[in-house]
Amino acid sequence: MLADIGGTNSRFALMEEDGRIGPVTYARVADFPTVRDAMADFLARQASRARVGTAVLAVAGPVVNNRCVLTNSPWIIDGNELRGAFGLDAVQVLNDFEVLAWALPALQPADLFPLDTQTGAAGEPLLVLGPGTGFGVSCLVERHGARVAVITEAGHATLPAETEREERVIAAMRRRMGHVEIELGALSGAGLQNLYEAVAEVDGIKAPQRDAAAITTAALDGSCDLSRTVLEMFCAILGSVAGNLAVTFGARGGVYVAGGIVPRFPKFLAASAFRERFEAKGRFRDYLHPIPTSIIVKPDASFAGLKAFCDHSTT
Ligand SMILES: Nc1ncnc2c1ncn2[C@@H]1O[C@H](COP(=O)(O)OP(=O)(O)OP(=O)(O)O)[C@@H](O)[C@H]1O
Repeated sequence: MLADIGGTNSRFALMEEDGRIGPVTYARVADFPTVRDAMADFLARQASRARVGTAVLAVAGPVVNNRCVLTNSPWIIDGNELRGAFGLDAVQVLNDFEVLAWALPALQPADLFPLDTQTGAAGEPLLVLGPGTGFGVSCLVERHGARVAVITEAGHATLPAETEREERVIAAMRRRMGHVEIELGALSGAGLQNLYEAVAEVDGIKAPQRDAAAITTAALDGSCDLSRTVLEMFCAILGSVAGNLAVTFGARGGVYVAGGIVPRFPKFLAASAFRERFEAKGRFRDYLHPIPTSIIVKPDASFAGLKAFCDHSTT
């Protein structure tokens, strides 16, 4: 059994012995008190009488000793407890972006929405980052015959400001929340909402309350100038953060934007300041310029990563 468990959405599927992955079943995290309930519900619905031997779960949070307290949900994923509860041979708990990084080499052009015409240096690190309920980051590195996906909590690093206006917006957030991290300050569903409220405060606008979905909808249909300004700032900040992470990891192979939010507005991101801000690293512009950036538009790309990880672990 394979699963991808985020703060809002969870997805389950079975993988056959021959590597074929069955249909993905979706469950809202809020609809089940525990992961055990969601997993039991999924398994009970399977027509296949084949015994499930092992489970590999990609989860949105830091994994310690095969266990994860999800960052943005009350679920606790404990691999050993689930193994006992379902009588499985093994349960492995992995970070969700670590798993997405494993999917990167197998992605095809149809799985991607390119944001430029660059091609990337062969054999160099591949970076994946993505705003969803949280902000995940991982980098797939191949060196001396070994392949590893670096596990990070980069979403909780400090949100950078690139302009005086962003400095004022971040200062407004800092007064409310103290440390302003990348995730809650901008690059997640909750972050987009916080950004909207902070820009309204800085601009002295009495704005209606909107969640992330309402902000992007109002930005895209042109019904709210503030939402549009905020979504433009979100894209610009995403570019700066992606550029920061690209130089941090030396990700000359390519940078991939994942998560549930950005695939909802690929053309808006392409037309935004994203790419200019990605490259705007002063004397390191020439280093960033050849690095390709794209959006992963393949639904449930994490399952390709889970499969790649399983294939790698059994070779
Ligand atoms: N139309 C929309 N525009 C922008 N954000 C949206 C939209 N619809 C939903 N969201 C936000 O997307 C987030 C869910 O993203 P995603 O589907 O990647 O969830 P997830 O896998 O549970 O997240 P994570 O893995 O980061 O915990 C929520 O914060 C929600 O507010």
